[in-house]
Amino acid sequence: MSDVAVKICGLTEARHVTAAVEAGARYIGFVFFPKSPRNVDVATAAKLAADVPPGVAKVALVVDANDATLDEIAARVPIDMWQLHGKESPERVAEVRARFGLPVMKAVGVADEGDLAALAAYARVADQLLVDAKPPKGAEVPGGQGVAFDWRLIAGRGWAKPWMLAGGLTAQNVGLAIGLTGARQVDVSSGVETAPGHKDSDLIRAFITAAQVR
Ligand SMILES: O=C(O)c1ccccc1N[C@@H]1O[C@H](COP(=O)(O)O)[C@@H](O)[C@H]1O
Repeated sequence: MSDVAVKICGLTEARHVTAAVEAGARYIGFVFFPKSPRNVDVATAAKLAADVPPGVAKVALVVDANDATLDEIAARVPIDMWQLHGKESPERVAEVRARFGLPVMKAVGVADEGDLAALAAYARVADQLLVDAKPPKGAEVPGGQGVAFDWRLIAGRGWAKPWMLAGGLTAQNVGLAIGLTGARQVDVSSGVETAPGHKDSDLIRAFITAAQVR
């Protein structure tokens, strides 16, 4: 059993939060982005968060959100971390960190070697990095698309901050992805769904087992 930490993102139902927690997820993600099929309102997220025990981090995923939106989430949902998944600048990352005193994970899309410089830049200001695939051109939702990138691009690389691998991961490929990249943390959304926004408890359990037992 390896100690790879798993984040299950885009949860919208209590039974799936329970399945993820019981299977050993270390992070639970709630998506606050109306265009996503996984969007939750603050009242729903607050209820779901109540089922998450201490020791499992509750992550609020937002996309280029303004202060008013962040203030409302932080006031009503007991979150432990922000996931900034839009085009937030390093300055905005620092601002969000300072405003709430919560750790910030910045998502960076990777498609080729040229995208790696951004990871080093964000590592100076974020608490964690999320190394994700770039969304398809013209996509309205910049993540959760089940798209993977060429993991060989980051093989043997490291950054000054802890990082998580994301993008198109499934129970079938997560072992290979971890083996190639050396990731110690992985994040999944569509790979544990039967259709966009429809999580499946068996798929959640299978993913966590596959990530941890290699
Ligand atoms: O999940 C979403 O709907 C979402 C919306 C907006 C930005 C990011 C989103 N999800 C994140 O995307 C990556 C990869 O997801 P997948 O496993 O390929 O479906 C992951 O970090 C999710 O947290």
